[in-house]
Amino acid sequence: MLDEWLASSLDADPVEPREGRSGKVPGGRYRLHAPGVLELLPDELAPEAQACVVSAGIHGNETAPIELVGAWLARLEAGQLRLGAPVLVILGNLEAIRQGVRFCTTNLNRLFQRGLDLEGDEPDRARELMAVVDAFFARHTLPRVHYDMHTAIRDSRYPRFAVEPFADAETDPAQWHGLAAAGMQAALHQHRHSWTFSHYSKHYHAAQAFTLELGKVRPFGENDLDALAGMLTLLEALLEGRQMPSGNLEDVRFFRVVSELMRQSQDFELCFSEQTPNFTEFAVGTQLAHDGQAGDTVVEEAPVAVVFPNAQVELGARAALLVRACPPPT
Ligand SMILES: O=C(O)CCC(=O)N[C@@H](CCC(=O)O)C(=O)O
Ligand SMILES: [Zn+2]
Repeated sequence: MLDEWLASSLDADPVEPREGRSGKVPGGRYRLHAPGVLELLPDELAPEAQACVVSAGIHGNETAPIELVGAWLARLEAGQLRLGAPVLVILGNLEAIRQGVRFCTTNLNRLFQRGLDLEGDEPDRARELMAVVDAFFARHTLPRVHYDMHTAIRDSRYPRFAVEPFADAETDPAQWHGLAAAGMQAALHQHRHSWTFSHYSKHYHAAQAFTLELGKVRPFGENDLDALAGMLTLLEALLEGRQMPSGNLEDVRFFRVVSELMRQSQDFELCFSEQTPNFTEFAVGTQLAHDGQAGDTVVEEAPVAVVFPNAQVELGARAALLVRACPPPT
């Protein structure tokens, strides 16, 4: 049934699985709340149970996390896992997934802000997802966690990395160890509010929340799920309500965002190759961008590395993060 949920949610000619439908899974039951929104409810809470939100497909062409969710749910359905914690599984931008594009009209992952008053399919979906997350965290008074899984457009010096949203809530050190065990090779601390989905859960619900980049954007069927075995193990522990695995922080390089390069005008270009991998470092004095309105961006004071460079973003949106290495959290 869970397999069918994933497939029918993404069907090109969608007959959305009926909301309110429910059924049994090993250790509990499932309930469909909205298209692409499935809740798993355990019969009994395991000792280390947390209220877990796991989302994929917030960008429609980022398929590896969707395949990972499929593998994870298949293991539950086959009885290889037993549900021990409440889990909300979300497939984000269903129409963009069907079309194989990052987004249809506007970037869903910039819309997770209460009071959002934009109109359109992606703003509607953001409001729907904010509401289901609010209701889920209200139903389960447990420690909260949200992993929003993505893949990156570019190659990366660190193909798997975590983005820690900026918010008042402190990140539990156990999370860094868990993410290290899951195979994250780098972690990035955001420096300001970003209105992404993971930021929503951290800012409004004090959840342990991260955007996880799990390799590079590829079409369905072309992803290397073996590289995500550690991530699957972490998701399995969460679903069973077990303690998270614990890895070594020496295996993770930490960075902090120092500034964002914003696209201010049509006349905007990045001054380095489109093929430049994430975390490539640029020396002081290097020109990084030209913008007809904001002028030139040149590296000052100390070298910076570039993450998520994308000159094609909407006007007023982030065209790259500029980051510097920092010590691991203590
Ligand atoms: O590779 C890229 O340029 C984008 C990959 C991606 O979708 N990243 C997320 C990061 C969200 C965050 O900053 O937490 C995004 O841009 O939405
Ligand atoms: Zn993404």
